Amino acid sequence: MTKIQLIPSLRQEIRQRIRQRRRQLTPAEQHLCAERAAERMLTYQPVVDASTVAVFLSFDGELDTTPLIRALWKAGKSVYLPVLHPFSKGNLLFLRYHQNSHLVMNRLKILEPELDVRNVLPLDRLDVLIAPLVAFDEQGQRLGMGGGFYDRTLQNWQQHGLWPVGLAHDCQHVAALPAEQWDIPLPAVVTPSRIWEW
Ligand SMILES: Nc1nc2c(c(=O)[nH]1)N(C=O)[C@@H](CNc1ccc(C(=O)N[C@@H](CCC(=O)O)C(=O)O)cc1)CN2
Ligand SMILES: Nc1ncnc2c1ncn2[C@@H]1O[C@H](COP(=O)(O)OP(=O)(O)OP(=O)(O)O)[C@@H](O)[C@H]1O
Repeated sequence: MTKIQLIPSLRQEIRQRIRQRRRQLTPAEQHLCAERAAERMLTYQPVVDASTVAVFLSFDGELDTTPLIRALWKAGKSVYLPVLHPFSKGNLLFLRYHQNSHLVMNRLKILEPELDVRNVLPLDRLDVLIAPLVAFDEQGQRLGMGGGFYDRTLQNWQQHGLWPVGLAHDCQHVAALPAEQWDIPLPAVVTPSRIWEW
């Protein structure tokens, strides 16, 4: 019983600390990091080979994906964004994102494309999923915002033939995260300064 209560609180503490750390980056640092990470992501082989790539729209000090999305469009990739599933709680849908897509604010205060089933891409047809995260560790374990959205999406990712890669600031790296049984480790994380691979 004690373990059930202690582990989540440690995860919560790490979440708060790292979220604060990334929010403290200056606009100039954020700008430079975003450019460098976009350049690096475009050289990452699974992305070079991909036709369909899911990204996310940044908030809360996350690495700004604006330059990355522009670069993906320019390279001719189809770009998708996560949308909170309207009925299936804790699940995400991935919708096509064009230059002129209509965006709406969701209940978690993140912009997402307006739901239109014609724009939904099944996971089986997604080549690369660029995942947001709050913290990642030496082994590729990932800690997110706490909704379990990406843990659910990444369940059995190998069977979908999709390749996940985290995107984060260098300051989001920690030595070790307390893992839960549902946590799905990432095979790679791109930061402004390097590509981590496991
Ligand atoms: N950019 C981005 N998009 C994403 C994610 C993410 O981590 N980053 N997600 C990754 O899973 C999903 C959203 N997950 C989230 C989970 C919890 C909270 C959250 O607790 N937000 C507020 C409180 C909510 C409120 O104001 O009602 C907070 O900042 O504390 C936000 C997003 C899907 N889209
Ligand atoms: N595959 C799953 N199936 C059902 N519930 C899950 C699954 N993965 C996670 N959950 C539930 O989601 C909740 C949040 O999980 P966790 O704190 O690990 O999220 P996170 O990794 O921080 O968030 P996210 O993946 O959205 O970025 C937990 O209570 C967990 O029970």
